Amino acid sequence: DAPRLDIDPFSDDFLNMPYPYHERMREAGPVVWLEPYQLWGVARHEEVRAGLNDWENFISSAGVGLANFRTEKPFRPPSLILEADPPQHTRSRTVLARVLSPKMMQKVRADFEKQANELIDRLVEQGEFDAIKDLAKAYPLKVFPDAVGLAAEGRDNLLLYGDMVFNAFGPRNHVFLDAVGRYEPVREWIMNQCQRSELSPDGFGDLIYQAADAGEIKHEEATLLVRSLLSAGVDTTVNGIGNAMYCLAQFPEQYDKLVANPTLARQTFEEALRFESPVQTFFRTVNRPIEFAGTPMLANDKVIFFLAAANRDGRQWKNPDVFDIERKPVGHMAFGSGIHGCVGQAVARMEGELIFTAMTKRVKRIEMLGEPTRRLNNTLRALESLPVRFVPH
Ligand code: HEM
Ligand SMILES: CC(C)Cc1ccc(C(=O)O)cc1
Repeated sequence: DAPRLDIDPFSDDFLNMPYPYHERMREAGPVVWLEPYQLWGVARHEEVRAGLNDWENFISSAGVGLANFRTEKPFRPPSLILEADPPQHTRSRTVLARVLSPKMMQKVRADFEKQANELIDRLVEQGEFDAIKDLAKAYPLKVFPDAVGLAAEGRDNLLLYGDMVFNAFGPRNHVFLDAVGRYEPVREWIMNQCQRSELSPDGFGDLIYQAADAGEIKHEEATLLVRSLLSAGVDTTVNGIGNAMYCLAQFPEQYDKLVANPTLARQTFEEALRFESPVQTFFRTVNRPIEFAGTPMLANDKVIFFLAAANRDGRQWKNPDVFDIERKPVGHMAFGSGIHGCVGQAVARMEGELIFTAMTKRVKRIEMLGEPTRRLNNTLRALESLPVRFVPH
């Protein structure tokens, strides 16, 4: 039945440059069998969307990484939303969807905008800087923990934690082992930050505890849901913004279009999410014997969905390998799809929109001062550094 490929999606070669492998998998068929890890791979847009929308056959409670929680110990207590199925998932999702709703975004938009303008002003002053360290990390690490209600100290720990969380979805390869050494000291710090006493009143974190006060969830569940915010809310947007900067620096004619029409800022961020997806992959576990896209699958089989491959599938997109900010990338898979589709997308989109709007008003051109360096991660497409210069208007 499905074509068998000798592709390791967690090799350094794949993580450094996934696109030729994506093409091979898409061309081989709607479902492929990946020999090195003995799992199903789905790389075409239509089947990625169909699989993610089918939460009853492709479940999350056995883990959304390589590990099957039914047979092996998770590296941390499972998430009550990401690694849960209905009905547990539904209660968690209802609470987080309210806390992260577009309506709630209006309440924090002015703060996010002020921080974006001040950061870009400083970077224009500075002239030359590292777009990852000084921009892509700096902005989310300021605005999101502020909105959650975290103390100001120690926030760099959120980057160490995120790197760990996203590596842990993959195999115990060198990428994971390098990260796990850095993670030990922050594990305790993260859980302390999720305690209600550490969270400022009426921030996103405290609002989750208020849902527990109202009896929607238990108080110990609130603690884990705050952990979800800290797990998913930083390293994702850091790389969303970082990868978008890389796209705009590589294709200056696209940046010129954005300067000519700043209302394209939101769409530019969206196209960058399609073209260079921060979250490249994640998994589901087959719940019962099924046939998917003509392929028989057994209960407990693991399926890896290649979001980034779906986002460059020529069956879905014209000129998929072109970064075009005038494209409306509706239906991209960067935020997933279905009941687990990103519950934080309003936050992510607002951060992207505000940063690139602030930039276009002050910056005439972004010049790359050297080649970027990559941070290998089992799930994230991430840059370590990107030296640039802002040329002001
Ligand atoms: C560019 C930034 C982001 C990207 C690319 C992204 C991507 C994703 C994807 C692909 C999923 C689906 C996971 C699955 O189906 O198993 C997801 C789920 C989730 N995201 Fe995001 N995300 C981003 C930002 C955020 C932010 C800022 C937050 C928090 C404020 C957040 C919180 C979550 C949570 C809690 C889930 C689990 C939802 C569920 O399982 O129902 N994400 N995200
Ligand atoms: C792309 C997703 C896998 C990001 C993510 C990570 C962690 C959590 C959690 O609930 O801890 C939720 C979402």
